[in-house]
Amino acid sequence: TQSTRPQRILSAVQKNATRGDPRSVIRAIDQFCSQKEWAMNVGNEKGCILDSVVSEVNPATVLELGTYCGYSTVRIASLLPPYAKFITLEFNPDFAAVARQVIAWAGLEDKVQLVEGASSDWIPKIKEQFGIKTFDLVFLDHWKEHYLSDTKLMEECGLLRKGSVLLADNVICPGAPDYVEYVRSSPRYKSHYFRSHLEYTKAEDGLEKSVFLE
Ligand SMILES: CCCNc1ncnc2c1ncn2[C@@H]1O[C@H](/C=C/CNC(=O)c2cc(-c3ccc(F)cc3)cc(O)c2O)[C@@H](O)[C@H]1O
Ligand SMILES: [Mg+2]
Repeated sequence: TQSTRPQRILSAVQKNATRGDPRSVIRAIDQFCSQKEWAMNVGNEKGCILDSVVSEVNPATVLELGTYCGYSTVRIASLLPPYAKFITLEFNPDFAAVARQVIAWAGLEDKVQLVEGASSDWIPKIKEQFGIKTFDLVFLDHWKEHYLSDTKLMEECGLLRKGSVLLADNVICPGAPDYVEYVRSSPRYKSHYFRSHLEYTKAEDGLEKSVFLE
């Protein structure tokens, strides 16, 4: 049977990256996706912005919405302090299976908890299931029409505290207009747009960093 794109990405990692070396895993995926097949990883240009925000926040608790193949999961996990708790939510079992193997190849399986399921189902259960009070950092990279509803759900579930940072991919392309309008107009957020390019292309895209104020 035909392989899927995520399976081909995993094969490229297993072929070209060194076990236990997260940077070589990131490089292998970026090389594959720029030379062979485009895929919706955050990519290296926006990935460097992601890295700088993770390093600046130095989070003890992180939530990622939309694991896909685990590219940004590996970038984030490789920068976390040893005590950090990192949960990534992925509701497609095939993508989750690939992501687990990519994360394991990078040697980061002990730093990340990949939870299979939908964000809307899991966000209300995170406090009790994982003993997490609030998130210092949330990376949004799942279905763009769910960015806003999931952000409001996180607010309602008390998962954000004064200073929590939301970092959202794809502000321009594909775009998340209702989310961007919300975080830029709400007095409860201080937002900043990091202009960049769509992964592996010359098209404009960027990340929106929003700090929760209350
Ligand atoms: C209940 C549904 C919402 N909750 C969810 N909970 C858990 N996982 C969820 C999820 N939604 C989606 N996912 C997963 O996130 C991933 C989805 C990501 C969606 N991303 C995009 O559409 C995207 C798309 C582009 C893109 C840009 C230009 C273009 F021409 C074509 C595509 C670029 C990106 O960087 C993107 O992130 C998948 O792995 C999916 O299974
Ligand atoms: Mg994205």
